[in-house]
Order: sequence, then structure tokens, then C-alpha cells
Amino acid sequence: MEAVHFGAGNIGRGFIGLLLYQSGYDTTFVDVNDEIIRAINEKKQYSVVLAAEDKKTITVKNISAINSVSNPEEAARAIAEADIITTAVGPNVLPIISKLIAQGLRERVKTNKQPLNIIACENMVGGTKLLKENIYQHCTSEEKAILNEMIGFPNAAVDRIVPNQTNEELLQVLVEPYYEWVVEAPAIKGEKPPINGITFVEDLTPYIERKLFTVNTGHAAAAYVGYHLGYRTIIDAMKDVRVSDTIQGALRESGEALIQTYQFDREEHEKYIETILSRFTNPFISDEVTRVARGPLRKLGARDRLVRPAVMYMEATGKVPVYLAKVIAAALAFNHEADEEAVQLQEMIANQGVEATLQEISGLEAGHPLVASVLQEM
Ligand SMILES: NC(=O)c1ccc[n+]([C@@H]2O[C@H](COP(=O)([O-])OP(=O)(O)OC[C@H]3O[C@@H](n4cnc5c(N)ncnc54)[C@H](O)[C@@H]3O)[C@@H](O)[C@H]2O)c1
Ligand SMILES: O=P(O)(O)OC[C@@H](O)[C@@H](O)[C@H](O)[C@H](O)CO
Repeated sequence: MEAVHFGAGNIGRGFIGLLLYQSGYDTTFVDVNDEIIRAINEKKQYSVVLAAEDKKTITVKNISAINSVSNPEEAARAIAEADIITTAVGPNVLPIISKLIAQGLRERVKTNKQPLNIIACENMVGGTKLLKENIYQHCTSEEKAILNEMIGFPNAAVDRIVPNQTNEELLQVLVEPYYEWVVEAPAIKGEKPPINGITFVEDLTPYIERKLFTVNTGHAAAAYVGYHLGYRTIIDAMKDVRVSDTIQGALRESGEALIQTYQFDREEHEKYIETILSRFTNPFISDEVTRVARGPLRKLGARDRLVRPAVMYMEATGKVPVYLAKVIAAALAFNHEADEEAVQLQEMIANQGVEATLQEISGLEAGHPLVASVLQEM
């Protein structure tokens, strides 16, 4: 079985690539980072180390890589022949890879009548849907009609903390032992992809929202408040009671919103929160706050981990969140110079003020009580 995976980064190598290998796939990574691409083609394997006491190491084999910028024809050919396509490139990159995928699918449908599934493994609601919409922008109505029959676009939720890597061996990747990959079954075309480790569900919405508004909301709280207080890593930030109190409060608020919206069992949800907090304090992982805080414009978006659970909380309880407002305020203050979105955010604030900036990024209308609550925390 042949897999094409876009993005040979942390999640690509440390999670999706590993599961594909363990399920019997030969994987072609498509990326733009020439150093990584050359290393994959030269070594033809890499190790995944589990961040736990025994540092269990798994060798991932049967891999190759293609540079989509210098060799798009070869990448399109791989897409044409693939049995599964996955991505872990970041939400902002999905529109960029869509033209190449459209080109590969166009070649594919001329000769290959097998159904194919494309799964975007990104931290967002509706990642594969967004990718599909972008692919379809490059297709004619006739092509779209054919793709509708042959290509499945299931949305997915992925969960595994994979920090930025600084290993002597370039391709080696350290990952937490925990993982969850949930895929929307009704959108699949043909047989379900035989990937060990995927949980197929009928309705993904509660799963992706529970993950994004608990794991990523809590993580963002640790990162933005931690950055503000001068911490470099998540684990160090978590030791500060001002950070841990804010996380607890933010997860109580997002938890209330999730429990009331999706009727999750309260006790089960509290256990889920505990598990997540223990993952943030895994002593074998050093995760930089700037990685977790990356892309504040995306993270302050209407459907992302801060504003959406805050609005859901207001809809569910009629109250304005306090802790989520604190985290949104800390996110607005994120000014890390190496982060393009942070630089852009600070320029927006300097030009038009905090209130107008928050409204523009989050889509909250003027006079929204959440805006006032955030401004109080600045
Ligand atoms: N790291 C985590 O803990 C984690 C966990 C769950 C989900 N995610 C999600 O997975 C996705 C990837 O995150 P990551 O941490 O692996 O990031 P990363 O930066 O480590 O990896 C992204 C990879 O995509 C490549 N890329 C960029 N532009 C490309 C293009 N045009 N074509 C092909 N490849 C391109 C980069 O070179 C890089 O290798 C994000 O959506 C993230 O939110 C990350
Ligand atoms: O990848 P982002 O930028 O959406 O979010 C940063 C982290 O919160 C994220 O990568 C987590 O480590 C991951 O979502 C855990 O499953």
C-alpha cells in the first residue's frame, strides 16, 4: 500500500508517518524543506522515541521524500498512485498544497478507478473540508463531478504532543506516548483505510471540539500566560500558580461549554482534563512556549481554541468567561519577534488599537460582552 503524506515535520514523522508504517504502508513524504527531504532519501528510515522513562524507540522504514517545489511532477505522480493521502502542514498551508493535489487527482482519475481518501490532520475544525474546497477551486465542473464519486474527504482530529526537535540525528523525533486520531467515517469512499490507531466515528464534531477546546485551549493558556511571565517551556510555566490557576479556570469554562453543548459526562470530562494536565507536565518533554503559542492570528480566530469556547460558554451559561478572557488578553500581548503572525498582530494593535484588532481577527461584533471582558484583563 502506498501513502503520500504532506509535511515531514513533527506530527508528520512522529505520528502519522509512524502509524502508516506500522500499518504496512510505504510512505512518500512531500515537503519543501530540502534538508529533511535529502535526509529521508539518504537514510530511508528514522527513529521515533517515546518520551517516557524507558525511551522506547521505534524505527520507521519504507519511506522516501519529494520536494513539491522543485519536483511537482513527481509529487503529482505519487498522488496519482496513492492508496491514501494525509497532511500535517499547518492550516495556513492547506490552500498552498491544493493546486498540486488537484493536479495529481486529475492525472489519477484518467487511469486509476480505485477510490481514494484524503485526510487533513491539522488542529482545526473542518481541516479536510477546507482542503477539499481549495482543491475544487482548481477543478472544472466535470472534474469535480468525477472527484465527488471517487475521492473521500473525511475530517479528522489528531492528538499527540510533539515538541520542536533538536536531535543530533536530524530525522529522529521525540513524541509523547499518548495519541488519538479520530476520523469521520461517513465521508470515506470505499473501504476504511486499514490504519491501526485510527478511531472511526459517525460524527466528528464533539471529538474535534473536545480536543481543540480542552487540549489546545489549556495548552494556549499555558503558552500565552507563560510567555507573558517570562517562561521558556510549558513545563516550567505550569509550575507557576498564576499559570496553573488560569489553565484550570479556562478549562472549567470550556468544559462547561462542552458538557452543556454535547452532554458529555461531567466526571468523565474532569478525568479527561486531568489526563491532559499530566501530559503538559511530562518530565521527558521540553516544549517551548513559543511553539505552542505560534500563530496567534489563527488561534484568535472565531472557530479556534479561545474565542469559540468563550462564545459557547456564554451561549450555554449566559455568563461572560473570566479565565478565557485572561488567555485571550495574553494572546493579544504575544509579541515574539520570530513569529510572523505575532509581528502582524502587534502592528495591527499599534495601528488600530486592541479593541478593533480583536474584533477584526475574531469576528466579534462591536459591543460584544466578551470584548469588554478581554479589555478589562489587558
Ligand atoms: N506538534 C504537535 O504537537 C501537533 C499535534 C497535533 C496536531 N498538530 C498539527 O499538525 C500540523 C503540523 O504541525 P507540526 O507540529 O508537525 O509542524 P511542523 O512545522 O513540525 O511541520 C510542518 C511541515 O510542513 C512542511 N511544509 C510547509 N509548507 C509546505 C508545503 N507547501 N508543502 C509541503 N510541506 C510543507 C514544513 O516544511 C514542515 O516539515 C499543524 O496543523 C498542527 O497544528 C501538531
Ligand atoms: O499546533 P498548533 O499551533 O495548533 O498548537 C500548538 C500545540 O497546542 C499543539 O501542537 C499541541 O501540541 C497538539 O495539538 C497536541 O495534540
